[in-house]
Amino acid sequence: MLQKISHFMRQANFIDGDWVGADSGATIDVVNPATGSAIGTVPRCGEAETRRAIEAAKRAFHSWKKTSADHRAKLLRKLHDAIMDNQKALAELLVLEQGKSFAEAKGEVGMSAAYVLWYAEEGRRVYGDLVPSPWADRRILVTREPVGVVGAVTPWNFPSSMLARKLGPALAAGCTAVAKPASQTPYSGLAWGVLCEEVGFPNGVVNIVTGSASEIGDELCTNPLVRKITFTGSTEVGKTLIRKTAGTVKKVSMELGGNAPFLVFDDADIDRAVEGAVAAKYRNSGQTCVCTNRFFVQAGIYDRFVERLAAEAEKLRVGPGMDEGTQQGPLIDDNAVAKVEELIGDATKKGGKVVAGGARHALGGTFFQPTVISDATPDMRFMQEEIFGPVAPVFRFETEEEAVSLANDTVYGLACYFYTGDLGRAFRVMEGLRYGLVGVNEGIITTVEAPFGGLKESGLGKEGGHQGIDDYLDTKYVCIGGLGL
Ligand SMILES: NC(=O)C1=CN([C@@H]2O[C@H](COP(=O)(O)OP(=O)(O)OC[C@H]3O[C@@H](n4cnc5c(N)ncnc54)[C@H](OP(=O)(O)O)[C@@H]3O)[C@@H](O)[C@H]2O)C=CC1
Ligand SMILES: O=C(O)[C@H](O)CS(=O)(=O)O
Repeated sequence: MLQKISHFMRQANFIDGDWVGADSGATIDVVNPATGSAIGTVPRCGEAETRRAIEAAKRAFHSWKKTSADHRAKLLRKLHDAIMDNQKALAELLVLEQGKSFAEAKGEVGMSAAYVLWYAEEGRRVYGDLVPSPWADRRILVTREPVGVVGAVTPWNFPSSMLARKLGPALAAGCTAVAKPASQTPYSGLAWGVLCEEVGFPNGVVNIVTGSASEIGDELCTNPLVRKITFTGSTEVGKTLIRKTAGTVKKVSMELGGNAPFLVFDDADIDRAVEGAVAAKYRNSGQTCVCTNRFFVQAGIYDRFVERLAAEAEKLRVGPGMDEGTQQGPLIDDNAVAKVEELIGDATKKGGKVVAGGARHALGGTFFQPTVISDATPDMRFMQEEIFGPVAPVFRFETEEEAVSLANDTVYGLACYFYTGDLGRAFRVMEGLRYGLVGVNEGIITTVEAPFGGLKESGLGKEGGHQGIDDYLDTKYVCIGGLGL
């Protein structure tokens, strides 16, 4: 049934099928990044509420794990349909709290539904093995079982789809969950509580708590009833969670920070490269972990590429997400703007030239001009630091070896992109780059069918693809004797 945004905007937490406030009554203000005005509040929950949510998830797990994969798939398909029926209202809620353009918000909600549908089916293909036994009188089985209660922590930049690619496989596998959305964008996460309740998931299967990140996080990481933590966010916080889960040896999936290189070789199709560059850089105003952080362009095509990219950047429509035609919304907050300004200042001090944008937008607030900086050099901070904003530094290179070496010179290893018309070069570079995701002549590559996840300090585990459900399953070996065979 079609609902309005107010139906999904819950100022309460969803625990064991009930909508509740914090024990203390404390709340957190939620702000519209496009205007700086308050949208509403959510409960400031902590350790005690989180513990109750974990205990509810544990109780629910005993029966949820016994449902058939087909039964779980039917519920997940109903959830998919409910999301798509309400795509407009859910996208409006996403724009309100996160600021992205309505077009991108609709895309994110659609991606959320796609993850749910994908895992509805993947859950029905969790196969085991009947292994040829080395003993004539025994039989060997290998089964895969849901890990149990899952703790999920998600970021503000994709508050719906990041939750979808955790809850989708978790529920399909037979796990139950306690999810903590980012405090800056809690409503899209709480909307999952509304949807799951209305679709008919049993009480306690899905719980959504908001509040003190450290208190909720500590309880999720240390409570022995939680058997897995799945996190999307900064590498710094990811390392904290890995340390804290060590005490109870939980499974962890980590989707962390990135520092994506984008290589353009002299033999590239420049029109295609510029189109891919704009998409890979300015999506969500540059606030994605797979956004290009460093452009490396070969000397023969450098000047033309910089000129074309600058021209395209200056065409981008900056404005509030619900305004017709908006392509670039505001940054999430003042800290994000300050970081971007710091990195631009560092680059210009070291010889970088601003050839497009470079300053706060005339709209004020946290709106920022899509920016291009030429003559970037490896001593500049954004060579190693994630920008997480609409700034495109363009470095020059001479040889293929130099480009691959520069691209790999980072602790991160999430996404990378390169453009070439030479098939041999494509294989050499694809095999030389140390990244989990590679776009060859493509700037937007995320899809539910493919495993998303980084190497090195960009994370552990995969989300999406058939791989994405593996981390929610334990493998059990069974040896059966006494059969009188
Ligand atoms: N690899 C990937 O797929 C993605 C990676 N990222 C990365 O995330 C960063 C930006 O997102 P951002 O939300 O700022 O990242 P943060 O890591 O700051 O926050 C992510 C989530 O972690 C929570 N959190 C913060 N501290 C703790 C803690 N001590 N214990 C438990 N939870 C905690 C936050 O809660 P609260 O909001 O209450 O502080 C939020 O829900 C960038 O580095 C980006 O690259 C983002 C998206 C995708
Ligand atoms: O949060 C992110 O940055 C997402 O992982 C990017 S994507 O999955 O939408 O490409």
